[in-house]
Amino acid sequence: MAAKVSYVVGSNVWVQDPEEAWIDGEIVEVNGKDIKINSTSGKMVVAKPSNIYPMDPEFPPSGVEDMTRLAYLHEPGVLHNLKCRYDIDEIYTYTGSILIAVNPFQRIPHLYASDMMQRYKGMALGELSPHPFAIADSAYRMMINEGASQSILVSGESGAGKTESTKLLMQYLAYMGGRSGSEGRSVEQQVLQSNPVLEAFGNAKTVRNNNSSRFGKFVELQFDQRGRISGAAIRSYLLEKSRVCQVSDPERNYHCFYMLCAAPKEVVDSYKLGNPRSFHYLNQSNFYELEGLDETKEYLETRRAMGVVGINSNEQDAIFRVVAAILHLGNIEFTKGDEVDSSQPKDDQSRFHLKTAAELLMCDVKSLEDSFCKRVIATRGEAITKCLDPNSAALSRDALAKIVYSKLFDWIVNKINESIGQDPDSKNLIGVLDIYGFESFKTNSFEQFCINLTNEKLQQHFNQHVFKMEQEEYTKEEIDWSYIEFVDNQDILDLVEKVIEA
Ligand SMILES: Nc1ncnc2c1ncn2[C@@H]1O[C@H](COP(=O)(O)OP(=O)(O)OP(=O)(O)O)[C@@H](O)[C@H]1O
Repeated sequence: MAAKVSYVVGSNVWVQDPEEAWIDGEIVEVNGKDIKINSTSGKMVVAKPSNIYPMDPEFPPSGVEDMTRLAYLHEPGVLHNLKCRYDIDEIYTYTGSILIAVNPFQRIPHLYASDMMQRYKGMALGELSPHPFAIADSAYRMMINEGASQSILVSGESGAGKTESTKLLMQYLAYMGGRSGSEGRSVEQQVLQSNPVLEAFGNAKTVRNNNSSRFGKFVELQFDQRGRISGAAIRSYLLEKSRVCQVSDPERNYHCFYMLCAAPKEVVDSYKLGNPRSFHYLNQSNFYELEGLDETKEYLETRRAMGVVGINSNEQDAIFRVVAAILHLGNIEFTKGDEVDSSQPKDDQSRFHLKTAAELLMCDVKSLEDSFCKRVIATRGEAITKCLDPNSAALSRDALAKIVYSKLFDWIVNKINESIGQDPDSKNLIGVLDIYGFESFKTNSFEQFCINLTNEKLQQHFNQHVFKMEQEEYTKEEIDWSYIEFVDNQDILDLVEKVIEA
């Protein structure tokens, strides 16, 4: 809770530097509303009281595990605590029952040692160091003890580490709810192996993250009377379709395209593929390889994981046939046709890609060409066919590639769900929500707008539960407390949602 402070000469404080960073120092002079601070780096700063925050003189050098124990809960205090812990490889910190994870961008082996799940089993939150396993354990125990379904919300901006945290949560829940000694395709193994499959088709390299999820995911684990996983359902939201045909430096298209181009030679030959640099949907950006990633191995691993989640070999071939077809579609270029404002494939190369795409999609080549170069307008009683110019034909081609890819993704999610199976008699559920993180680029598309709006909605849900409802409860119970300031984004939501409603 925030404590009342007075600014006196000699006390240590945080002050916001004009460059937006927080610096610490000692108050050396108080002149009305101007406070002079000598920072530890030797810089003299004059600031107003509203920009100055008190520092806890008893703050331990390695920080505190739970930030509710901070003498002053303010932005510089929170950031300083997270930094102190991060410096000693402690990337997890609690704020009450909320776990904050700071992305280390490197493996920290001691955090995920083989005995770690065993250690967290049945331990109350806070007894051991903060960890996603503790959060998952707490949700699991609450479900068992109170007989109530639980949900875990994973939130943060793009690249913050949500997907990695989600995987750890699911790993722990699979450990707790798994059947010991079960082999083959158990529900929990299928749930865990759904991750590499969905990442292959729904993740891509972005400016912020080499493995950015370009879809939202809600995993619902179903448990029986005895607390064992009896079924699961994966729901996906809003796959970013535009990426299929449009990639800008230094990003990449979805991983599956690159891994297929690096598949064993007989596979690549059978789909008439080759170097990713020769495909329009991949070569709009100069990024092809990801550091430390062997695409051939990824291809084989993805196929293995597909097998575990119940996608058989024929279905796997069909999936990759569609992926290959999309690459060929992207290489069909159009030129002016014989009639006014009409179009046709540009040359033999384009005709080759058109024919290959038709073969792979198992459709008639002429019908495929017509679907790009012509538009059928249905009027009452008759259908009028209109020719399209080369630009419009290319747009139709891209539209087809996007819709086919998004249907393929939905099909994969459905197939995984069918294969894992639902338990209609399940007693309780634990849901884990992992959505794409907040993004802000120089130019933001409509998809970024939707992603960010979703994040604002989640932030409001968080505000509701963590601040508004808690504080209302304190007021109702007449508990002596001091109000915690927080940025309420309800206005932003009202603005956007009311406009959408209108
Ligand atoms: N706990 C961790 N330990 C080691 N590396 C991590 C950890 N968390 C994240 N990373 C690294 O950071 C990268 C980005 O993390 P992640 O994909 O989980 O971010 P995200 O928040 O899900 O991003 P997006 O919203 O873009 O999908 C990971 O690919 C991994 O390299």
